[in-house]
Amino acid sequence: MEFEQTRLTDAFVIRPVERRDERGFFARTMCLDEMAGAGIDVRFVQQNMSVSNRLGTIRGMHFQQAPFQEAKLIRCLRGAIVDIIVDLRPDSPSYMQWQAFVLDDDNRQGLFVPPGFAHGFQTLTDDVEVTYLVSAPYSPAHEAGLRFDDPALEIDWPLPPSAVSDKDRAWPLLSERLDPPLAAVAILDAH
Ligand SMILES: Cc1cn([C@H]2C[C@H](O)[C@@H](COP(=O)(O)OP(=O)(O)O[C@H]3O[C@@H](C)C(=O)[C@@H](O)[C@H]3O)O2)c(=O)[nH]c1=O
Repeated sequence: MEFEQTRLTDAFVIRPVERRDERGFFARTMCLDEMAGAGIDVRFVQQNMSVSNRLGTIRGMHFQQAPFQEAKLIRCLRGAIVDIIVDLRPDSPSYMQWQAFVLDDDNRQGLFVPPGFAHGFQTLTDDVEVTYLVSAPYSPAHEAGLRFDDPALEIDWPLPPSAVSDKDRAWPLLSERLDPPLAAVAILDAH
């Protein structure tokens, strides 16, 4: 696996190293030892998949509050997505910055997102399958989110949104929280 540090502290693009022969190829997509070698200390507890039918679908921006903050390792197995992450850690050099990554069934790359980030994606094709490992169990009481169209974030989604859940349309704007944008501190720690 090859690790490329992103602009956001502690977040990495992970590229599989293909071992090819006449059958095709073999590659690791997650290896705790190799990740530790790259400075990533994580233990995954759950693997999820989602299938999105339509191009333009947005899921996000999601995170879990303490003590259920979670790291994620995301891959797109069918179709293509633009994956967006936002660093919500107040002590991070990249606090409140976001970055976009194209993950698809051609580049096969993974994105490692540390705890304390919000995460979401938009599908760039119909019929998209995404899979991701997470490091904390799902806790509905600790679910939280940022609005995908929050003007304080100015996320540059590539397509008009074609499908968004009611839950994701209802997250409060940063300007509606107590002390924006530093309210992200409270967002992460509240529970
Ligand atoms: C995340 C999750 C959801 N669910 C349930 C809740 C709900 O009934 C149904 C669909 O959940 P959601 O609408 O939250 O699904 P979705 O919008 O796809 O949520 C996911 O979005 C991406 C961007 C992420 O980063 C993930 O961590 C996760 O939050 O599945 C579980 O049972 N277990 C889980 O681990």
